[in-house]
Amino acid sequence: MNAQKENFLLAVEGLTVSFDGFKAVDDLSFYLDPKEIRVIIGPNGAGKTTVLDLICGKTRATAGSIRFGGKELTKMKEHQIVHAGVGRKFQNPSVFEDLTVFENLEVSYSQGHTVMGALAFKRDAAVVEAVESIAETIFLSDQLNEPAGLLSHGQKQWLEIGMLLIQKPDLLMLDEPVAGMSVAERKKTAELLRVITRDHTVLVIEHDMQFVGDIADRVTVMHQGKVLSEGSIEHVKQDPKVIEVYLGH
Ligand SMILES: Nc1ncnc2c1ncn2[C@@H]1O[C@H](COP(=O)(O)OP(=O)(O)OP(=O)(O)O)[C@@H](O)[C@H]1O
Repeated sequence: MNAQKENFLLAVEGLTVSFDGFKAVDDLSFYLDPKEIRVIIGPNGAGKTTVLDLICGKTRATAGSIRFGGKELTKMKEHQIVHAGVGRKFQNPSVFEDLTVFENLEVSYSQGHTVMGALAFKRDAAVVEAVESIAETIFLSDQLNEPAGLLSHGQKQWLEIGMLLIQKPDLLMLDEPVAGMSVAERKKTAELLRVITRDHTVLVIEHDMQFVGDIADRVTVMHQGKVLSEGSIEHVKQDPKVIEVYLGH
């Protein structure tokens, strides 16, 4: 194995999954650098969501490897992968509507930490500090005591990102984070992702090309389970193969 490849945060190599003989992901390889923000784009059915399902252990690979910080994820269970530092947000927000913003973040914090009774007081102070800091990052400082059910769709998306962030994952995976958001909310989400990548690597699936251009370091274009093109947004936008199967439609 190429020694240089050990510097990647995530190395996906030869990844394949067959559903009844249909290869949804087919010999796929890509590499993420630490603190990079990568966007996967591609037509419907290209296999984008399945890639995230494979990385987080929801779907088992038929072949190939996913190495993350020296660990082989294809052999691990979902909760072990979360514990190893991979956070995944699905397309629809799944916050606890009856709990306040504070409580939603608090619950997530406790999931990411070992509870030690003897340190209860210190832990409480640490929780409050972590919750307040994350709330500020996700633009929800003024809503801390509101039930999450009263938030706008966009604010719920941010809260769910915050619920992942508070568990301090090294890799954050987001499936269409700006779907259903207003233009103003999309701009703020781009801002949020730029702040997040100071400390985390982010892998995003997105269709909104304006948003992709605003956030991506590099773009991977998928088609029929394979990488069709990869590079800067300018590079992939001008690639005739990408125009033919995706952008030209
Ligand atoms: N569990 C499964 N069993 C059978 N087929 C599946 C399964 N999961 C995904 N597929 C198929 O694999 C293909 C890729 O699906 P996937 O959802 O990954 O595409 P996508 O690129 O995310 O598309 P979209 O942009 O529409 O979300 C599709 O044809 C889908 O029907």
